[in-house]
Amino acid sequence: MSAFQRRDGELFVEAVALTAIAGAEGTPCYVYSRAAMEAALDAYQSALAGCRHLVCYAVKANSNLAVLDLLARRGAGFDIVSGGELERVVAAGGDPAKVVFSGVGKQAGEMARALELGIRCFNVESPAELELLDSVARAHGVIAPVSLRVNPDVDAETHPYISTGLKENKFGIDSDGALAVYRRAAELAGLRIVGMDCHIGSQLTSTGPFLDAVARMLELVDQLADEGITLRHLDVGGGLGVRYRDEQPPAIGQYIAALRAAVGERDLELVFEPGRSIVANAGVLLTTVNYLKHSAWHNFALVDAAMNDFIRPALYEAWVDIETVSDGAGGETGTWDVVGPVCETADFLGRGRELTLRPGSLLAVRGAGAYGFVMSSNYNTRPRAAEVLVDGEQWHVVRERETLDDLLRGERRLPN
Ligand SMILES: Cc1ncc(COP(=O)(O)O)c(C=O)c1O
Ligand SMILES: N[C@@H](CCCC[NH3+])C(=O)O
Repeated sequence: MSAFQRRDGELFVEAVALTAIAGAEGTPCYVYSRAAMEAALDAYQSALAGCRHLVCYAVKANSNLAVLDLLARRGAGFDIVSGGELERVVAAGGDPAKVVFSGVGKQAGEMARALELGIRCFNVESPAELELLDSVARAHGVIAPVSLRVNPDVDAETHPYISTGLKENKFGIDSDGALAVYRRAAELAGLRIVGMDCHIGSQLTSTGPFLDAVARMLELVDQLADEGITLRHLDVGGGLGVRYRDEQPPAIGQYIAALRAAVGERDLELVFEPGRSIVANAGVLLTTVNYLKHSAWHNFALVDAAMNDFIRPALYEAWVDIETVSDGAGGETGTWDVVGPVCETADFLGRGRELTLRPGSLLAVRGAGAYGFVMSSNYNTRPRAAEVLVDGEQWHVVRERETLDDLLRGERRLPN
């Protein structure tokens, strides 16, 4: 059952009315459901029961400390892409031994800190990175656990900006050259080969591309075994899509079952790096209508959230559902472009939406739990929104709304 339900015409998250949160905290405000996040993680864990596995939540999707904390308490590991994300995991009480470090541009200092904390492995994305990691590890007198991220040249059939597994993408090591890089890794004294990794993109809505990528990885795993290089784990990345509108992605259990079947009886621990499928539909962005405006062509609802708060519609023309929080609050029924106050024509949350609105209407932008707050900015000197986590009948402000003082901190005028 969804954590978001309507009762007597009011939208609730778990047992809390969204109007109560908006009334107390103001808008724009992100609101997340603890139960929804936990249920999604549990779906991964239970579908993986009976095989060695680790679910490493992709921190980039929603990195709030409270979110990381609740997932860590339920056994999640973490996929990180920066030293900053590593410090977040530590601050949230996550176990570094369950952290995998992805990303094409890791820096020596980030590697050193990850080695110091004893992370589980580095997903190395280029031969140059491999050499740097070896030298950093040797300089610190430790051995770095290594997995190579292979690029299998598979079309993820998603938006081109979030497709990562094609040859022309910057990610991973061309699978045709991967064996040579493994051989090189085996020669380097500062490295220990532990696995193979792949992540072909985000918001995938069918299992086919995942299965193609895994097939390519398994070919390489078998070739490595023939050369005496055995791997402990296979990391198939993240990328499972969610339903924002009419997409029909496989359920988490179906997706896992398909991948487990593809891996078969091989003695490999399975690692996953899901982000969106854990948090996207566990969150909404609350926003208030400030003005209604009519032009010859369009009806505009000017709301207090903007592209700086939630950039997915502007950046990917992503469609997210927008609904009024209170039914029957009255207003003008029509087709509205829901737009923010930022000075860009791309500043919209949704276009052509059938809604009944009046100034003051409270709206919920659904599917905002992933790649929402984390991608927000201070463009137009707008403080970033508050974040609230609902837990049953209780709710907690897990990030305060920024103030203008926060925005000006660290800036200074020219000296005389
Ligand atoms: C390396 C890596 N792993 C995992 C993820 C999480 O992807 P998703 O949120 O689509 O599950 C991403 C983002 O696409 C990523 O770049
Ligand atoms: N930011 C993207 C997902 C990117 C995934 C990063 N590897 C989105 O909002 O859909």
